[in-house]
Amino acid sequence: MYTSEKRFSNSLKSIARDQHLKTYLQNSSELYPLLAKGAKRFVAGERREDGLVRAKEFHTQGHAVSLEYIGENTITKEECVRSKEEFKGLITDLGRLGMKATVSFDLSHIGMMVSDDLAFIHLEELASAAAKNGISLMISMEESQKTDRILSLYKRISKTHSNVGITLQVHLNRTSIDLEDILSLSGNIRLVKGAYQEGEEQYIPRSSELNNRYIHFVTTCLEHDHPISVATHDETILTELKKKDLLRNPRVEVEMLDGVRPDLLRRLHDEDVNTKVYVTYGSEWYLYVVHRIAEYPPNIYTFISDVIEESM
Ligand SMILES: Cc1cc2nc3c(=O)[nH]c(=O)nc-3n(C[C@H](O)[C@H](O)[C@H](O)COP(=O)(O)OP(=O)(O)OC[C@H]3O[C@@H](n4cnc5c(N)ncnc54)[C@H](O)[C@@H]3O)c2cc1C
Repeated sequence: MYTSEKRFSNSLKSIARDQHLKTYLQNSSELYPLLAKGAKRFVAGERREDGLVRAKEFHTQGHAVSLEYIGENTITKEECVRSKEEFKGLITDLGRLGMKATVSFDLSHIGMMVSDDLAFIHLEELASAAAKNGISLMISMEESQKTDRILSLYKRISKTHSNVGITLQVHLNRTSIDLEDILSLSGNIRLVKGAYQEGEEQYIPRSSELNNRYIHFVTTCLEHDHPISVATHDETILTELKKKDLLRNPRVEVEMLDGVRPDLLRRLHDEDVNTKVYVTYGSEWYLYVVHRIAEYPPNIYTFISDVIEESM
């Protein structure tokens, strides 16, 4: 990324956290529908049905699917219960449709902002419902202030449910220790570079050092025969893993976000790599979409064009 793009990216990540701006945009009857048009490239729609339709499309094309009802930092118990119920409905629908999908979520969406106990009760309920329907769950990783609590809840649920996996952010310095710590647990490990802005001393920025670390973590997981989701769009990493003949390992799936590098995912699928698409739906898409633009600033051009063209 150029310096100007890095500045733009960091500013976007900062404003993504601005609750006043978010509330203002979401309550604006003029701006919200306009921005929603630009969000469509990354988000299937606002309703569960939109997510399921999109998921079925990818399923038919031979990709596995992760689905997320977008949201995070839910602060009242009632809202947390509503979110948990939405995920339960999603799990039931996926089971009914016979789709062996993964349901992905932030623990702060289903209770962690109220208490860890509430998050755990909801997590356990979802894990049991998922097990009955042949579905797996994947816990997303949030800002580093929450990492200890998220890992602790993951370890707790792992004692009784092997269908729950965890996301680790390769860019955080602490992750090499966290990875060693959870390798003995059976759940899938999803490796991502990391989307959140962190303090300089806590993380490694995008670089070849970070890419090497990513490859090292993949190798470590496979040495332990651990199932892993290689969640990246970075062609350099994927090419290197291919050269090492690690991509077609049955323990590996390559997972990408819907709307980002579908060409690359299709190519990998044609080369017999297990592929997966991460589909999102819901009205809380603001932070999610801002992150997609921040990690690849040229997306702002596509976003603006989508808004204008759809409005004409
Ligand atoms: C399945 C999945 C789940 C995730 N879950 C989490 C999570 O729980 N917590 C978390 O912090 N982060 C999560 N992320 C986001 C992740 O941390 C990265 O921010 C994101 O994947 C971009 O990093 P990258 O590995 O693709 O590499 P980058 O170095 O960011 O990008 C490499 C190249 O990929 C392409 N690219 C990357 N992003 C985009 C984009 N938005 N649009 C167009 N091209 C792009 C560009 O060509 C870019 O040069 C997840 C990502 C995926 C794929």
